[in-house]
Amino acid sequence: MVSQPVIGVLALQGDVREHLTALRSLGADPISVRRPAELAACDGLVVPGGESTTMVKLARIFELLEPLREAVRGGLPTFGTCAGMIMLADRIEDGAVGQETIGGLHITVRRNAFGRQVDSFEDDLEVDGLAAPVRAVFIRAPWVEAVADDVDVLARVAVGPAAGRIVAVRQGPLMATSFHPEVGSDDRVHGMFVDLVRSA
Ligand SMILES: NC(=O)CC[C@H](N)C(=O)O
Repeated sequence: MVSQPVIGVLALQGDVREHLTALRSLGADPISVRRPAELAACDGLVVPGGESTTMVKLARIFELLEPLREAVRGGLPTFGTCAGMIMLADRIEDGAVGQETIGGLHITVRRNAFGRQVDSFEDDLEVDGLAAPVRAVFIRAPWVEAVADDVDVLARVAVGPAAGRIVAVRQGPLMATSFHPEVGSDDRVHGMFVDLVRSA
């Protein structure tokens, strides 16, 4: 067990700094990842929110896409939030034409699933493993359309037209949320991931 694990945040695009701050406050040693050598130094990785189509293009340009795929396949604990959830998904509905992902998480995500009417919203979510609900912030978020048998559902939307939709999952060392746990001061979801990295 590594007590101060090195946790990378993929820093090609998106809200990197908020994740670095949350991870640091939980006692991890966070680093920005833009190169394969930085990725290789990580005990765990966060793929942040942002724009998945841009992020995957930049990952190719920075020659990180294949190393990321190998790392995830090789069991690197990885946590994707929002666009990061899309990046980890094996399949995308409503993706851009030919949109690639890192993959590894046996789910189908629907991109921009909540639609224009509710581009962004907040919900108090019961998350499996946490005692009290999480105030979850959704920003042009995906939801999980389908999961394989080896994927645990950690949270579903509680109310409104999307009630019942899956918005947090775990599969072995992989975790993903549709929402942005790095927004605000509640670091319990990051805490779940840091625990996962520590126990890996
Ligand atoms: N906040 C986000 O990460 C939005 C994700 C974005 N809609 C995408 O498709 O990548």
